[in-house]
Amino acid sequence: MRILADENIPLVAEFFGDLGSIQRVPGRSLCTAQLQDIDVLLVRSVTPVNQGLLAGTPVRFVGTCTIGTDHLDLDYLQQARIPWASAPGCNARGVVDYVLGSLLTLSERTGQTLSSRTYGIVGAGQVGGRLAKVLKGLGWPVLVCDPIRQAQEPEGDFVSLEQLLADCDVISLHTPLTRQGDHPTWHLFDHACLQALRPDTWLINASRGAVIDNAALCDLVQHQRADLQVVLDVWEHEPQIDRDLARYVQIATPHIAGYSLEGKLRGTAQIYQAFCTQHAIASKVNLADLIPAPTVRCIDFSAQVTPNELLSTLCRAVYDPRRDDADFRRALLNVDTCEQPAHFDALRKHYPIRREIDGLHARLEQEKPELKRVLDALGVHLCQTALASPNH
Ligand SMILES: NC(=O)c1ccc[n+]([C@@H]2O[C@H](COP(=O)([O-])OP(=O)(O)OC[C@H]3O[C@@H](n4cnc5c(N)ncnc54)[C@H](O)[C@@H]3O)[C@@H](O)[C@H]2O)c1
Ligand SMILES: O=C(O)[C@H](O)[C@H](O)COP(=O)(O)O
Repeated sequence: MRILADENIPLVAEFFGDLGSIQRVPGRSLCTAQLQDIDVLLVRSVTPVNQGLLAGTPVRFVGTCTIGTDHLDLDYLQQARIPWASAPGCNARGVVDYVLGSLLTLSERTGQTLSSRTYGIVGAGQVGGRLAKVLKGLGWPVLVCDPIRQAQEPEGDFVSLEQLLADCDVISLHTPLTRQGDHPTWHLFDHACLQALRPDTWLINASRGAVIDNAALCDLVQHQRADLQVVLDVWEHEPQIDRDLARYVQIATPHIAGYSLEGKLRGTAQIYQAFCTQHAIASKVNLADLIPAPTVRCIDFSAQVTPNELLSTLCRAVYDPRRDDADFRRALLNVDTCEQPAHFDALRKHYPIRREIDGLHARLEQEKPELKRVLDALGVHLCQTALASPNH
């Protein structure tokens, strides 16, 4: 079996090495000529997989080590009877950590307390669903808009987009990018929708760039709505970015929200499992044997710690978007437009190792219900023994 894989997919040799020969190539420039003798194609989100790429090639399995599938022409794959797989949920926790880190940053910069805001989540799947659970666990008001799930679960607690826009002052987008169907998301946040945002809204997009009309957003934040605080991890025409928009955005990052180490490795593992299932092969490689032991720290907290301080310390210990924002601005805002795509991709290729919050442990000098609530909401383990109080 001949396997061609994007060079940025980790652990390909470890998972697929026994199944065939492996070639690694840059995913962005992958072309038909490279697929002439390839059976299995493994990609990330930067490779459009469609008839133009695959027609006339022997490819008979496509795996994308990502959650998103908008780069795959699924109709074509079905019509050409080419089995495919994606990696649902693989990096969802990383995106939740990204949103939490961004919220803390905006709170610090604006002086707005997080508990005083109402949160709106658009798209309640693997990412949005987990985010909603964390935010509700922290005791904060959360509204969820997901018309597709709403139709499937009429008893569920969902609101319309109009209500979400009217009631929420933090909005986080977690839909796939779709252009067809009853609820397409391409430019879901268009000029009219953006105009309807409440004063001082925080708008976060870590889904796909084109879910927001970037030109409309740029126009709005430059000319009318300086009150908005915007966090963008994804850009409508990435790897080309709109520099004017980036300058008005409070946190700008190069599509790395889901780039936790665990998220990337899970992506490969899930595609390997899907491939084995599809080919009736017993899977022999386990992610648990390959994933590095977490560099997890146990953080000690004094009896005086407040829930907000606990939350802030734990979230910052996992992920601080200010570093990625600074790297983004340094690398992208002062270079020639034609050089931007290469710099954008380089930031992603050389992304530093980031571990997920699941690995964090906390030790409290004194167990209090309001502190336990924060730990439970974040999924941080409390070390079994509370610290001995210095007075005992
Ligand atoms: N920035 C990153 O690094 C990163 C990482 C992971 C995923 N993503 C993106 O985030 C998206 C969501 O990820 P997920 O794992 O939660 O996907 P998911 O498929 O589990 O959930 C998506 C949810 O969006 C809902 N939805 C679809 N159309 C909608 C609409 N018009 N309005 C409201 N809700 C709608 C669906 O019903 C579903 O519940 C992915 O498709 C991917 O494009 C980005
Ligand atoms: O959909 C996803 O899983 C993410 O957007 C993905 O992690 C993006 O990273 P890429 O595939 O572009 O490396």
